[in-house]
Amino acid sequence: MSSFITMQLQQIWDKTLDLIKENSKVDTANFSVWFDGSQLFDIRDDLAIITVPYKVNKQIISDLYKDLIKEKLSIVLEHEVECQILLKKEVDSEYINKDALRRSNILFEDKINPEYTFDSFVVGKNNREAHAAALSACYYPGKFNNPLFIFGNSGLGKTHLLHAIGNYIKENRPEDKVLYIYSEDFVTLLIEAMKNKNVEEVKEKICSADYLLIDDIQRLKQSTSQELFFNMYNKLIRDNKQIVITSDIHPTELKGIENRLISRFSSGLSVSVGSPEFETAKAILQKKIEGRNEEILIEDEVLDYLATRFASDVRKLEGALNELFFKSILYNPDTIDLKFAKEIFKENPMTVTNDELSVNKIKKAVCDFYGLTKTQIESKSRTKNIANARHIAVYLCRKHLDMPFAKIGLEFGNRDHSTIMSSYEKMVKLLKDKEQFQQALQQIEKQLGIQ
Ligand SMILES: Nc1ncnc2c1ncn2[C@@H]1O[C@H](COP(=O)(O)OP(=O)(O)OP(=O)(O)O)[C@@H](O)[C@H]1O
Repeated sequence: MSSFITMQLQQIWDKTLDLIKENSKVDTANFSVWFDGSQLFDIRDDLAIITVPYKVNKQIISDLYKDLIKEKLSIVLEHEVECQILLKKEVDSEYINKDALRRSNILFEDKINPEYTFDSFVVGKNNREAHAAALSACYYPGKFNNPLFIFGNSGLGKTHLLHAIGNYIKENRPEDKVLYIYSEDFVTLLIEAMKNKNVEEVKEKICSADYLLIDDIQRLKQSTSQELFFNMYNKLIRDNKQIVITSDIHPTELKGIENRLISRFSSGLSVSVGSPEFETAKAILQKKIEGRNEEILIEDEVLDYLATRFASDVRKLEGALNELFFKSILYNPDTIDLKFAKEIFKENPMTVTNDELSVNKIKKAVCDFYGLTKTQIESKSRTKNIANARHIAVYLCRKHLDMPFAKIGLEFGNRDHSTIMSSYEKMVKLLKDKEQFQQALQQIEKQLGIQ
């Protein structure tokens, strides 16, 4: 950006800040805290980009002052503009990576989030395999594990890993073309291409990618898109280009996706991500705090509290941390201690989903019936009594909660989906052949209030 333009932007921003300060609703002490170091970075297509130094400024300005900025900036510019508040490092990284971006960007708009890297990803028991497989896709593209299929429940880091691959390639092999695309955007893109009669051109662009990173493939429902995707997929694999796909379920359980695609997805490597156990959840919190670069003290037992309470979904874990920081800015305690945290979350129900609640109920009813503990039915034990109890619990989860096998697997000691599928099939057979299991099932269902 030329210095002339920078100067103009500075003048526009100074005028805007003066107008904001004149607003009677703005408290001058707060004003300098939140606006110090802010800049009008750029104005593109009626979108003003304002940069701030810290996450906390970004959050407060976005929540409390964005409309006011928009109003005053529009007055200064004498035309209506929208505005976006970004961290300085967010735009810097965009500009630093400009060259690499230009190359990979030839395809489509770059949507790789610079914050989702391998460095910012915490590895634990729940995601070790997926992390290793993602790295291997970076080191040996198209050689092994093609496609790499990462599956697991929502909010557990699949997208993060996909972006981490993209960021790794952009940094280490900027000459490689990376295409990250969300499945629904892919469908829209192809529909647009059909309308504009440039399908061939779009196909050619996609097929020129060295890495195709497709997020949430379960959303690729549209059949014409599947046909086109099938052709491109085959070409990319033939050319040894790396494909990485994420989904909320194992490929064999995808619904509404053609069998020939499913069978191709299963031909590479499928790895799951599960919920983090306590230590990993705590390490994730620590990593997120590090990334915030703020000086608010948070006591260790608060992290224990959050890690115990919100670990089933990392997105919720992160949301809880953000809420805590946000409230601490509003209420200004000396440190964030357990009392403060409990007060903040007292209105929130425990973040166990209905599914988990029901899974827990099923586990409890089965354990009560067989006189076992929850740890025993989740264990790897093959003792007949324990294995039968596990089969029946798996069967009930499938029958009454309609849960995918992979998801049930995560609830029963992180077993893979094929083990759970055979457990389910075993129970179906036992129920057909043996009366004792029919009776056990009836009683457990009665206990659960299912008639
Ligand atoms: N192991 C981890 N280390 C650090 N951050 C993590 C980890 N796992 C998840 N996260 C964070 O949790 C949030 C949700 O993760 P992400 O978007 O990757 O989930 P997802 O599995 O793709 O969910 P969905 O299926 O809903 O798209 C992100 O902010 C991500 O950075």
